[in-house]
Amino acid sequence: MPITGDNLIGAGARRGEGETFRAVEAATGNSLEPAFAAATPADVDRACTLAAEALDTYRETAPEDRARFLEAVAEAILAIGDELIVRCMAESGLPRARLEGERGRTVGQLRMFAGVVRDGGFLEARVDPAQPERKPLPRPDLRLRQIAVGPVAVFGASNFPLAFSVAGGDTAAALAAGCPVVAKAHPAHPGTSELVGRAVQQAVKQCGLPEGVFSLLLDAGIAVGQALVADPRIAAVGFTGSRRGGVALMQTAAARPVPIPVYAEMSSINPVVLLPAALQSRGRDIGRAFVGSLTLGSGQFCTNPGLILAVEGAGLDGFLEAASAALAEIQAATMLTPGIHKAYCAGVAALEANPAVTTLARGLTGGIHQGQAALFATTAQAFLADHSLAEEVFGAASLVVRCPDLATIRAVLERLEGQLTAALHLDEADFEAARALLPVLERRVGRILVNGFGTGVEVGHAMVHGGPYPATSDGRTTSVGSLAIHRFLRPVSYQDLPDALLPAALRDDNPLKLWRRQDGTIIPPGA
Ligand SMILES: NC(=O)C1=CN([C@@H]2O[C@H](COP(=O)(O)OP(=O)(O)OC[C@H]3O[C@@H](n4cnc5c(N)ncnc54)[C@H](OP(=O)(O)O)[C@@H]3O)[C@@H](O)[C@H]2O)C=CC1
Ligand SMILES: O=C(O)CCC(=O)C(=O)O
Repeated sequence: MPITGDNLIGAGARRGEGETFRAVEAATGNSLEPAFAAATPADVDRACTLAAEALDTYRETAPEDRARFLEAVAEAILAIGDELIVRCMAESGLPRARLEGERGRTVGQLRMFAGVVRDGGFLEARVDPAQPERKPLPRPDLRLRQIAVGPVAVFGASNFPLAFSVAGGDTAAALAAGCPVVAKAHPAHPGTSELVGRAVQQAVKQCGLPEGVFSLLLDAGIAVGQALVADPRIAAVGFTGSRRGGVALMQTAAARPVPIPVYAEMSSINPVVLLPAALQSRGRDIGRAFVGSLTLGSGQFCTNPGLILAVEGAGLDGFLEAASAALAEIQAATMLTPGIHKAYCAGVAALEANPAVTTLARGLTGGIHQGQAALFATTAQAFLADHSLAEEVFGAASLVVRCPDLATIRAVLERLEGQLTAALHLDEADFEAARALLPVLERRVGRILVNGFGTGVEVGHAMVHGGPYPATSDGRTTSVGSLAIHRFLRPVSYQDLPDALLPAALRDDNPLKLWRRQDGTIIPPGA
């Protein structure tokens, strides 16, 4: 499939008349062909107009048709073949095996949402039948279902160019909910974005859907993204990236005459608590496993273990020795963009220059755009006194906080901002200590895990990839897993509508064969 550098607006491909830019080969910094041309305000307007026109038809597609469309997107992505992987490797610097795995996750995600749509449970159909004889007042017939919120703007993430990008989790959840999507390509992987965008476009056509169900806009700066979030037709936003970018979009969305929700996944340092018995019995093993998680993908995971909390002692010494030795052997790896590499180097330099911080180990040095892993340590007292030590350094850097006792670990956790994940390393003898920390962790994070690390999010029904601010802009939701569909839905009640006017999900004969909540009790179809 040739990459043209065009914006994909509805069924068409339109050369933008904005600034031109080229993708950058992550490993070398060299420009890649072709030139991409940024969308204009007229292009944003056209994409949003088409999305708004598509909404009422698309959101009422039969579940089977919508599920088949999601599966067709997955098939079309796979059909691009190796060209997608090769282009994505060049643009992101990520290795083949990682990107092949990420492509699998992307199509798996689309197929999972096809299953969610077929199941119909997301509609949350409820029926409270009329009670005309009720005293003192008769009860009306009330029925409820969830409907699509409207067109959704999706911002692709730089660090997951497939699974969190043009046809990633946000797009899959929004399309599953019945929302048209206008995606903004990340300028770090515009060629990958176009290839995937064309696959979605092709699936829209193949399934006979309105063309406005999907558009893809290009920009090397922020104008297109800002215009998109400000456009009155856009009803919600999905974003993964920096805190600065996420907050800017939240402000734009909140300042609109009609404010809309922004679901932004932003910064997280993902505390890892090493409890005493586990440290004592297997601190060295945990140290080696920690370095594996820390340096995965050059540390460019929002779930990266950036903060280690442990009580001082021989167990912690063993952990640090093993972790430092393992980290010192880690090859430097190409980072996603020169800008992300520069930000990583600045974050590491700030830690190195902090008098309260000790450098425990550095990985091997590398080429110009390669991140060199780093492990630092500080005391709980210094950590609590200096807020900058709790800021995310995006890349393979982590900070160990030496604590005098478990109460201090708790105090540090209480002071942290919202996080995506927290991990506890524990043995049975640590259960009591863990039990005391769980309420704090539940208040601070979206996912609590034991004897593991948060990198590598499972796509499933019980996953929460979210957390209190600033991990995300709205901790009540998730960006991974089937629950994500609820971000793009809104409940509507229908009071005393004749059966013929009700949506299929709520009709007396239950043609969609849904499990429905009747007078508060969940009833299977046909009961
Ligand atoms: N926690 C996490 O999961 C991640 C964190 N990051 C952090 O973000 C830093 C930069 O990485 P990057 O991927 O470029 O993330 P950014 O947040 O800078 O950009 C993400 C997307 O949002 C757009 N954007 C950013 N700011 C605005 C704005 N004010 N208005 C409208 N659109 C905006 C960008 O457009 P454009 O690029 O065209 O300006 C891009 O498409 C990293 O160094 C890291 O610290 C990055 C990836 C993931
Ligand atoms: O760890 C993962 O699999 C996902 C991480 C993530 O969401 C991110 O880095 O943006």
